[in-house]
Amino acid sequence: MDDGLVEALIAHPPMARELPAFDPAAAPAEPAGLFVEWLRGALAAGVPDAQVVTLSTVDGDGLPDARVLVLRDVDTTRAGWVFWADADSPKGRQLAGRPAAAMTVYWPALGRQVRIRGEVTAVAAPAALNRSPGARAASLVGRQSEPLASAAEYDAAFEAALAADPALPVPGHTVYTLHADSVEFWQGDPRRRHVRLRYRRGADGWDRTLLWP
Ligand SMILES: Cc1cc2nc3c(=O)[nH]c(=O)nc-3n(C[C@H](O)[C@H](O)[C@H](O)COP(=O)(O)O)c2cc1C
Repeated sequence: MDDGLVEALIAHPPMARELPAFDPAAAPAEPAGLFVEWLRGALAAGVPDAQVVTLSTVDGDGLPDARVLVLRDVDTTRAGWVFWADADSPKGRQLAGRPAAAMTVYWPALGRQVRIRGEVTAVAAPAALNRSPGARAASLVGRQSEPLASAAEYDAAFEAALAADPALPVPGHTVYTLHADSVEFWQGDPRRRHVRLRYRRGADGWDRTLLWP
């Protein structure tokens, strides 16, 4: 137990500020457009790293795993959430074994959470994918999440990768798309009158349901 932690948390309650209203009756018929509207709202409100999301996967033992990564695009026509990762990383191997995931994002300034679940597809990233030299070098180094003996070992590998021909594709670098079956929008309220709206993919489009908060 950490002395005073409970009191410090109570002194800083979450969502104790004015938050936007969300009228589910005015929500669009499909979720991806609403997600983009909320994401743009978070960017406009100055939420730092508003495109950083949590991706949860399942490992070979059926146990959950999660990490944050950068959301790269949203396909509003087919309700696809796009991210990039190394196929040879733990998450890449987990997605190969069980190609399904949950994505979660919370934008504190707006008190808004979105939860997305569905199947995941993968295609090898083209060499021309728009990336900074540093990001490209970090991917080329590879071995993500393996134990590292020293910082110097990484620095040497990173410098060598920076010198590599940028026209060559990065092995393992992969564009993943999470195809949503379910998307839930959660609007927090400082008085705890939260609003939840869940979209589920049905045979003829999206079903919308209000959920008890
Ligand atoms: C702000 C932030 C952005 C990140 N973006 C990515 C990303 O776009 N792709 C990625 O593979 N890892 C990204 N990471 C690193 C992951 O969180 C994770 O540490 C790494 O991918 C290894 O995960 P794994 O062992 O589950 O495969 C990011 C981390 C942070 C803190």
